[in-house]
Amino acid sequence: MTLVMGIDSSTQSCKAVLVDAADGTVVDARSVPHPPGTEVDPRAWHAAVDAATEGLLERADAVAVGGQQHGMVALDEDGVPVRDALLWNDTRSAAAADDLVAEMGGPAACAERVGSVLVASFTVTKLRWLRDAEPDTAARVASVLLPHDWVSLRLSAPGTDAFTDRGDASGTGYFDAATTRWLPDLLGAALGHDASLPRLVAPAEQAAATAAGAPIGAGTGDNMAAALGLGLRTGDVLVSLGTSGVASTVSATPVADPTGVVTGFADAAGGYLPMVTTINAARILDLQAAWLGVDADGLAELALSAEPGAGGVTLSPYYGGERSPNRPRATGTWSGLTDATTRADLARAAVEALLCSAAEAIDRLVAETGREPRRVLLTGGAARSRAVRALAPGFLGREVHLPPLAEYVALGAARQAAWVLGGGDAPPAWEVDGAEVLPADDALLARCGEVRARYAALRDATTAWPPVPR
Ligand SMILES: Nc1ncnc2c1ncn2[C@@H]1O[C@H](COP(=O)(O)OP(=O)(O)O)[C@@H](O)[C@H]1O
Ligand SMILES: O=C(CO)[C@@H](O)[C@H](O)COP(=O)(O)O
Repeated sequence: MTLVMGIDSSTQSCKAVLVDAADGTVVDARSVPHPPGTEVDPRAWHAAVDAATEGLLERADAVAVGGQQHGMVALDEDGVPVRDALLWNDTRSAAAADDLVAEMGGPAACAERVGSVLVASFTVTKLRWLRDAEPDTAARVASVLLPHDWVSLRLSAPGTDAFTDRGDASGTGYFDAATTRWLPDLLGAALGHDASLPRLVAPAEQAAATAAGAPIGAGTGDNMAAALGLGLRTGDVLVSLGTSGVASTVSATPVADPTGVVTGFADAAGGYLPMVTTINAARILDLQAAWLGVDADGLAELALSAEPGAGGVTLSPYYGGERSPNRPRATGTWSGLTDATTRADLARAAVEALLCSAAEAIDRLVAETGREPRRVLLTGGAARSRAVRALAPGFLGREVHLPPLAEYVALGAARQAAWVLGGGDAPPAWEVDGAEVLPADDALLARCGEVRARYAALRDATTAWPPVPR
């Protein structure tokens, strides 16, 4: 049996899967946690990938890595990190993002140039922040990698030069997503001097080899890998509720949304991945469970025991600041609390807030692409919640497909590795069978409409969305 390995080096953990290259059947899997926080020593990701792949890597005939997008891994001339990496959900570079967008001629010009309007998540804004806040450290930066590039190097034979792919590169802010070319002048303008960039590797190209000689693929961003892992087709909308909340769809053509709500990423297969991302998703439920002193199942049980609408309690869940809408300094806001509010209402309001946020992400994606979804698929850690599953069709306003529980980012990376081995114009046809279909429910939908209106009113009371362009 030919075996391929896929890695998901995501925000909260590193997951490795070893699969049959013929059909994607998982033969072994492992997960190792990452340190918490939005600023992390990237060497911790090396330790995690070492632990996740120990005893598995040597069984793989090819490997590829999917990783959390955007993170700034800045290295000195010896390839040593100059400081901790700043992650996609670190909002300290919000003012730098505004400055860079202005320097590029405004949001529309920025979207035309790189495919997206820069917000604090983008790597380039973190470089500008570094230049201004830590100039001595910035002066030592000789090269800049993304998290997946850095993890790929760990698996590569010593002496390998850094490499990346079009999908992850399109989240840097110094890459033209439409034409898939680096824009080193934008990096230099942000950092204050030039720095070297990883070699761009094509979707099915071998980028490097492990010390044992197994081919390594280009890897990609975690959302691009998820699209590969699920075999997303035109018209599918993937809603992923992991650390981030994401609504994404594959597209043959690039987008350039001047409002900045939809980011116009490239994908890992030669196309594009328009996407709306929120900073706050699964952790809304983690925090709520911790406050209520229950585990994830306990929170779901409590939420399902409350009346729809949570007794009038509404949560605007921007605990970590927010990016969609772009409100990096926002905080969480509760409204409607009374002396009749119960623990169950609080649990329910947290689940409803997560799903309202996901529903708004779908709406914005549909408005920008002009395409009503053919299927909505739901994945990510929080999709394991019974409450999220039960309420999703009502809030998302459609039937919802739940693919079997699996690590689709790691599987997508494995599929890329199998593509490198097998060659050809398209990745191997692995089927994702057995999705559960949750039917749309008109009664639930009507009640969710009221909750969504309350959620939007609370959001607008503190943070207005940019208008949908017409
Ligand atoms: N049954 C569950 N109910 C709610 N949240 C869950 C459940 N299982 C896992 N999660 C949450 O999902 C998140 C991890 O999801 P994952 O998609 O792996 O994130 P990431 O890829 O961003 O690291 C964690 O915040 C975790 O607490
Ligand atoms: O910033 C984005 C997308 O633009 C995030 O989706 C990150 O890619 C992190 O992903 P998860 O760890 O939540 O999967």
